[in-house]
Amino acid sequence: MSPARRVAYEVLEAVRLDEAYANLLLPARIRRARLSQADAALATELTYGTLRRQGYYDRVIELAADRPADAIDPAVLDVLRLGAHQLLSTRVPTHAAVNEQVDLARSVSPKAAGFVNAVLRTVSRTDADAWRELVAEGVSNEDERLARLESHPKWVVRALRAALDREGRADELEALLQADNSSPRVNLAVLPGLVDESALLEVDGFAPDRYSPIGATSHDPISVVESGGGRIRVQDEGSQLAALALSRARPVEAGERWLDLCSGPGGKTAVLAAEALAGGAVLSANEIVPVRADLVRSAIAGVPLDVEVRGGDGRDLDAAAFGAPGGFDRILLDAPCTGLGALRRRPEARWRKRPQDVGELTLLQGQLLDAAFAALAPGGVLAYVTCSPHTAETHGSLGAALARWGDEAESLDTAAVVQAVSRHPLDLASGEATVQLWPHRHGTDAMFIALVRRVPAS
Ligand SMILES: C[S@@+](CC[C@H](N)C(=O)[O-])C[C@H]1O[C@@H](n2cnc3c(N)ncnc32)[C@H](O)[C@@H]1O
Repeated sequence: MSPARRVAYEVLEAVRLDEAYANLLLPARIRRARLSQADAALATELTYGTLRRQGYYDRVIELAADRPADAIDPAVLDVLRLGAHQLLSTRVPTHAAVNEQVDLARSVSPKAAGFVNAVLRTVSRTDADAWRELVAEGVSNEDERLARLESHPKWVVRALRAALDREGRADELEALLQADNSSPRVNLAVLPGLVDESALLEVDGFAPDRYSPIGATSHDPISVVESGGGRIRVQDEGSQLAALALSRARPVEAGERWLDLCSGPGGKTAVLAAEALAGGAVLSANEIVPVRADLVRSAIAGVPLDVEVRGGDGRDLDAAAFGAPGGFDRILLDAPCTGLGALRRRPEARWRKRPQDVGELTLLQGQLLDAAFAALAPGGVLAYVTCSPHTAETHGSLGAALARWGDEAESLDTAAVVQAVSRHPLDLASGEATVQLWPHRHGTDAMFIALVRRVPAS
């Protein structure tokens, strides 16, 4: 059996049994198996593609096996899902896909080899377009059709429709779901003021991003990052814009106090650190999970700025403990959220999230918003950011907080700030002061960004 398929299967198994994150585990498994570059690419395609389209393949398998997916041994089901992906979404020849998966079945569950062979042969006898028609048969509405065909849980489809509908763009739902099923390009952040950008532009295949003024892509991102001394980092363009929205919301005055309240693993902290260094601000960071606080420390290692990273629950934020008794001038609250805006990157996430997570997270978001707002100095600015477009987590959490804060808070025109930061105009929802980015429209994660100012008492 090919080592790439073995690695892909092992990652699927760890996702199923140990709640592993494929994007973290796969690179380690590829290294351990010493896969060639070509095999590593195949293992990545098989793992990510199978996990993203798992709901769709399960329906195909149910039809081909004539039994519900949950009546199939979970290990055998993973073998079948990998096979269905190769047969329906890759150019792997049919005989290779079937034979390899039957070999895999023999090692995983020898008794099931005949069953795997029969099911995959049935899958292979119908072409991909005809399978789409079969999978869509019997749906009762458009959301269910899209959920089945684009392989998303129904509640996620409904939430994404509602978020697009708010912008009058519900007709983009299919494009968004398709974008969730694609692999994002590797995007780089060149920390501002710390790298000779003119030299980088000479590097073959290095190109500035369309929107983020510190963003870029490269034909060889790994080498660029390795040669960057911690000052060139992999980061989504939307995340860059979110951090810059806060640091560039208005000119920086030397000595300003900044805080990144929920900072792990530190991608945005690194951008803020570079910006703080350039403007003469003092940056602190907080993160509740100790290993993630360590990741923040590593993320900012390339920036020659002393940043205090503390571990603590952001809901108990005490500005004085950070040496800022007068409060912070800028706070980033990149809140814990469902992550429904980053489904491209976390292929298993859509199947793991539950609708009830939204209620728990909005409660936490509200508490963190209150703690952050209370820790702002008069006139200070808060950036509320989520990598979810779910309206309960975006406008819902923010709107409830604004209602609680009343006259003490002033919503800033975040859209104008982000447009001013961006290299090119962004196609944003008209009439909104907040910013919602989209994978299908901007090529970024679906980041939500809102700036709020604490009005000084008169
Ligand atoms: C969306 S992530 C932040 C991503 C980060 N800003 C970056 O760009 O790399 C949210 C973080 O909040 C942390 N977190 C969750 N609950 C928290 C709490 N009550 N207080 C502080 N941090 C919390 C999570 O551990 C997670 O690391």
